[in-house]
Amino acid sequence: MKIAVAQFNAKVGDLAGNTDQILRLITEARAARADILLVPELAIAGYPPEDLLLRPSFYQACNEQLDRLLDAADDVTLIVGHPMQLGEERFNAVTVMRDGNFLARGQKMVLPNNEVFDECRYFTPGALPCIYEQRCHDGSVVTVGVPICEDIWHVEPASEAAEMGAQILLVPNASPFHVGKEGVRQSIVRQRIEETGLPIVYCNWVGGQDELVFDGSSFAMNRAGELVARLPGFVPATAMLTFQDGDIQPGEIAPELPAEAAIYEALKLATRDYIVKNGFPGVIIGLSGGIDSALTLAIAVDALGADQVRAVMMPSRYTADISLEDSRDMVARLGVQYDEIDIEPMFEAFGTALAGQFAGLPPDATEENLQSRTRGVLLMALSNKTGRLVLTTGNKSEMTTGYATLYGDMAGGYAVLKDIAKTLVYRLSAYRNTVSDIIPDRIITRPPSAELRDNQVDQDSLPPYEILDDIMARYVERNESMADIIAAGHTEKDVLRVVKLLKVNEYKRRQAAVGARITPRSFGKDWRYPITNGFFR
Ligand SMILES: Nc1ncnc2c1ncn2[C@@H]1O[C@H](COP(=O)(O)OP(=O)(O)OC[C@H]2O[C@@H]([n+]3cccc(C(=O)O)c3)[C@H](O)[C@@H]2O)[C@@H](O)[C@H]1O
Ligand SMILES: Nc1ncnc2c1ncn2[C@@H]1O[C@H](COP(=O)(O)OP(=O)(O)OP(=O)(O)O)[C@@H](O)[C@H]1O
Ligand SMILES: NC(=O)CC[C@H](N)C(=O)O
Repeated sequence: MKIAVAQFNAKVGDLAGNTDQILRLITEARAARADILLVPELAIAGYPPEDLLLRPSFYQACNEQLDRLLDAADDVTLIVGHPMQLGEERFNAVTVMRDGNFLARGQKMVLPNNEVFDECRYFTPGALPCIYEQRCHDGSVVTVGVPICEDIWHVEPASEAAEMGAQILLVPNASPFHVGKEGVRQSIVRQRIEETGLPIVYCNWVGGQDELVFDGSSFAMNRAGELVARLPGFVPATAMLTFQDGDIQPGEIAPELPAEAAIYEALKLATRDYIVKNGFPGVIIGLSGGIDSALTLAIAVDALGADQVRAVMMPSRYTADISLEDSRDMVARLGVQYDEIDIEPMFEAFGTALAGQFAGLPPDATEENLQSRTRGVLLMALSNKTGRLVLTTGNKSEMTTGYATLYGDMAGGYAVLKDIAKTLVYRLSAYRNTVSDIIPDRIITRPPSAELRDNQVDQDSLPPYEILDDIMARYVERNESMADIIAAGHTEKDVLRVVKLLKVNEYKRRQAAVGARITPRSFGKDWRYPITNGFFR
């Protein structure tokens, strides 16, 4: 039995476009004499369709595409996922079809409702796993089980499929990336193999969908739990696997990327897909001579090409000469369009306009924010005029502590580094320079500064980033309490400060642009804290 496993890049809600892609994959699979084409979870709809799933017309439109596929799947069995409505109930379903016939249908039995998933909001769980008999070109007949994604994270669906006679499990998935996720998936699948003795093929999405990034990295494990095939991460790809003598035969194993390279690829893919799938002609970045905007620029150019990226340096009286020099140096290395717009006249005009109201009051963050907001106004004007989207540059450490100006540097459409702690910003910049030297060294080595007043450095306002980031990771990503974090060796002063800043800045995160998720807990769908909140521990 030959199985074509296709990780492709869909667009949520583009039902006809996604089906066109599946039709192309059917043609390729048929030409390669595959018996089966396996595509990811909810392949017609894309994942996650969110509240589109509450619209009855969405199901009708998915059914229309299912009919197109039914007409096309000759001489190859298509296993395709789609949402399905039966009376008042909705299911996350899979249909098996060939030569104009529906061979089988199944419904996801275990609905994920944690992290970024909320399938219980939409679906009713299915009662039994999908099983069918595959008649192959070589005359063999194989009983195939089709659990759907979360199903294989639990014992029952796979065990029940085995009890019902399945000889192999083919699993459509929509499993978003975070650092370390691939190892988790493989160990879960290995556990199911140990329990059932069945080989498993795991087919995952590739592509960016708002804050989620799907890495692909589809794979197969044999009955011994050995990895026998792996598709590459972050690119669409198809593998042809052979099931023979009761097991999956060894195929190609694409190498896994080291952590920094994988995160960099995830950010590139997420950024590119957000811009391209939403139809923007390019992006605009405020370039400051600091490391966040430098890394954002590097990712944007790698994702979209230099001709789609425009950088704008907007100096003020506090901008150091080296900030201008390094910005000019970096854009020259990359070949992107670059402009300088002096914000001093606008900043002065605001000062004059507010002079009466501010008389007798000392300068404070107000004046800092006015600079940041002036830049935001200019970037948004350029966005309106050119149609290009503004990329924001704030990182996770800043998002944790509210170290950013609302309607200032937070103004923009996509936050590339939103889930990247500052210490990781440095590691990713160093990694990118090992590929080719595009970020000037001084940008990496100078102390970080917002340059919103004289001689300002971030560490005037925040604990050192090594400390801040560790406290953030423990509290945000691992749910540790303040007491746990102090017991782990941090000072009470630092812990109180970071957690207090985190708490009082919830309102800022609610108003922030969406951005790629690469950790087990980002400030996106998986962070739903109250703004008005009396809990502090
Ligand atoms: N609970 C709540 N719900 C809704 N709105 C709330 C609120 N609490 C305050 N606000 C509003 O938010 C305002 C305060 O927020 P905001 O105006 O942003 O100002 P704020 O947070 O006071 O200051 C921004 C800080 O970020 C620093 N910064 C700015 C730009 C770039 C960087 C960098 O290095 O990346 C750092 C800057 O130096 C300054 O220390 C209040 O005046 C109020 O209007
Ligand atoms: N002089 C400037 N010209 C253009 N954009 C700027 C300038 N200063 C700040 N910005 C924009 O505002 C963002 C926040 O910048 P700021 O320098 O205040 O903080 P940062 O966190 O140190 O960022 P970076 O490391 O990029 O400097 C920058 O990343 C950049 O997009
Ligand atoms: N779509 C799903 O069912 C995904 C759930 C699963 N726990 C994962 O992250 O891979």
